[in-house]
Amino acid sequence: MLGWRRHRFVLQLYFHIKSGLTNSRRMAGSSTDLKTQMFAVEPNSYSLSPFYFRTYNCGPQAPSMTPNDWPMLAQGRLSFSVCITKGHRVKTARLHKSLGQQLSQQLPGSEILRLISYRPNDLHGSLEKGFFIVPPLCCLDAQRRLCDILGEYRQDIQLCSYSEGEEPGIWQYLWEVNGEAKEVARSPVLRVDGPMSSPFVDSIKGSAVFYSLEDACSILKESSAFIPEAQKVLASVEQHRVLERGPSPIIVIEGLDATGKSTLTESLKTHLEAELLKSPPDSISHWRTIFDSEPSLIKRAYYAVGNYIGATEIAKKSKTSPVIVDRFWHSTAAYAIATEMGGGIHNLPDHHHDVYRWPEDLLRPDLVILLTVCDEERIRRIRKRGLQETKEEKELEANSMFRQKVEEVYKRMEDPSCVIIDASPSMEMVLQEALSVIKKKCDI
Ligand SMILES: Nc1ncnc2c1ncn2[C@@H]1O[C@H](COP(=O)(O)OP(=O)(O)O)[C@@H](O)[C@H]1O
Ligand SMILES: Nc1ccn([C@@H]2O[C@H](COP(=O)(O)OP(=O)(O)O)[C@@H](O)[C@H]2O)c(=O)n1
Repeated sequence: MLGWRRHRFVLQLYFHIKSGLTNSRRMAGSSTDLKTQMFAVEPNSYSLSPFYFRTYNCGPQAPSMTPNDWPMLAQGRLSFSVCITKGHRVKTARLHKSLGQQLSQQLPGSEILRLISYRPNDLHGSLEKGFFIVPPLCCLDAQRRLCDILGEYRQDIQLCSYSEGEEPGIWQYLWEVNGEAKEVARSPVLRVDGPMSSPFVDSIKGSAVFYSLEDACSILKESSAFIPEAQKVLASVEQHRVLERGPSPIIVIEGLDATGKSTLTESLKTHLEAELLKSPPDSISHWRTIFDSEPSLIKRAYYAVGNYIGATEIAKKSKTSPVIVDRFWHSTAAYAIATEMGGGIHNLPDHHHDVYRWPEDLLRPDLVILLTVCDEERIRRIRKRGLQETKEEKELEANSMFRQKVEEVYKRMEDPSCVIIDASPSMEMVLQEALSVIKKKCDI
């Protein structure tokens, strides 16, 4: 137990290390050429920022790092990176998910951190996802255990270890995993400052948030070989031709689980004699559990496409009556961005970043209302309702920071942005407030 606490402390130290300490060494690293392979690791803690490192060729000016720069390697310790090498993106995403699950199950006590490797001049072309693994101090056979797990993935992974070398500095050792691990290359590594534009943000565009129907459909097409339901969802897109919308207002109600969306949408339906629709629509919502268990690439593509399928029905109904929609694009984007971006709120893309924009080809509602309630009240409502929660909703309940991140992303969404309503008062008061906002913003 003591060892584990100490290990966490060392790891925190590693993330917190002040740039002043390493400035002279980092200077050499900050002239990173754009073709260099960079590594970025996301800490598990919400208060910390990602750290970056790269390999370099030895030379007379080569700076040398010590465990003061990488304190997690103090006392002769080892850490590891495993990257899934680039390939068919759906297959790669599924491998990444199953490897992540195996690592957490079979290396108890290890820190399993998210890692990406990329070249700054070609982020999307070179991006590989993986894990940075820090075994506990007491685990002496970590490499052997890791190799046992990696055996079945050996064609698709790149395994590296990090430690102090015989020569000065911290070294990266590249291993070939084939029954047992064989060292095939080594190079010194250097911690560097993070780039201006976070590669984690850039990597979610097109892999967790899709800004066109075509992009999202292409993932489902590629998934069809593994998931028959993906083909059925695509067939549903084809049945739904995009229609011109009608003159009646389209109002979306958003918010975390149990903020009162269903309650409010039902009341609005009655008061406004409106049609009530939801996203994903009924025609594909019975496949949700299948897609929810897939990697985010596939799961988010399913929800994104669901919005487009739903949009056809919304457009059609708006010809004859107001339409109330229970969750739409903002939900799809907010949950995806909050899940994919590690760390706390400070790690989210800045306000006005283009990840918060509405897809050009998706029907735009006239008004989006975001319901908010404090954590305690929301959890009281979940317990009172007692319905089955999705895995993600359970995580939301357990993890207040994640909840805050989702809500913060909702608030940063633009064009249309959300009108926030405090949903803590009684149902009647929330309804009256919503009706007043609708009256002000929509022609009703
Ligand atoms: N304004 C409110 N005050 C108290 N309880 C509410 C209020 N609005 C909804 N509830 C209750 O909270 C629970 C969750 O509401 P629900 O409408 O199902 O939320 P959501 O659709 O956002 O998940 C339900 O049991 C509902 O009766
Ligand atoms: N338009 C939508 C709707 C839901 N979702 C996903 O579905 C989850 C919530 O759906 P839900 O049906 O459990 O929510 P409630 O309507 O129960 O509040 C979110 O966590 C999102 O991941 C989405 O991505 N896009």
